[in-house]
Amino acid sequence: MTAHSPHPTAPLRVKVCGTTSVTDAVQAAEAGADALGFIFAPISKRLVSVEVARAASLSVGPVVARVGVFLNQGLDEVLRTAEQARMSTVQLHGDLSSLYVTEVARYHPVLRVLRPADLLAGADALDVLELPGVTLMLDAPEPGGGVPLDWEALRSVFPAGAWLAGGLGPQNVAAAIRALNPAGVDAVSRLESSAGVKNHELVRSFVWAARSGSSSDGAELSTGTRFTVDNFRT
Ligand SMILES: O=C(O)c1ccccc1NCC(=O)[C@H](O)[C@H](O)COP(=O)(O)O
Repeated sequence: MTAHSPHPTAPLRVKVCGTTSVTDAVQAAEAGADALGFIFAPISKRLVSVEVARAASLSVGPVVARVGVFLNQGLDEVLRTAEQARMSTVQLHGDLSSLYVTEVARYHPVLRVLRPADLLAGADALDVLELPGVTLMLDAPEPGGGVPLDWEALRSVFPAGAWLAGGLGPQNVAAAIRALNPAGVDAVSRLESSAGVKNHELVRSFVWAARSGSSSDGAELSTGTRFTVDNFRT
């Protein structure tokens, strides 16, 4: 479904979203996160300023991806904010035209967030996934809501190379990976002590559980092929 040809042995990518401080950014990077999300959608409880996001972005070294998260915001605002905050990737939520996504993808790798209903209905929004540099992230209808998707219902339609979000945390991420074999996983609500404030222990546990395929229930991750796309700029 994506234009990329994922390498079968590429490792799972782990994104920790809703970063609101330099401390949380550095801690998540040290815990082994591949990508940090910075939410610039004004409705979010995890809204971060450009200044803090920029300082955090510059503090995590040359490899960790910094993902600017936007919801139905103007194109100029998205591109300007991503540039000023030194984001390496842009994550797009909302009802957006193909033209809009195409335009953002001219400047940044894009995580295009869609809902299960879009996937199951074969919505027009899926067209942009053919563009180079655009990767699907499947998420719950309410982003940042902490509600898991019905993984079993998605098994037959979840595309190779797609990322998974929605209510993931240390307890359930291994089971989600077993069910759908995503290229990347992303979480926020279940990694916080309060909205916008990371619980560092939960962040460490989440990264560990995703990488090891184990959770506190002792379940093991199967060693089957995992597909991914690796289109982050640093
Ligand atoms: O988290 C938010 O507050 C948010 C608000 C508006 C747009 C996007 C938002 N979050 C985007 C993310 O990438 C979250 O990590 C993703 O939706 C999963 O959230 P959760 O179910 O809480 O783990």
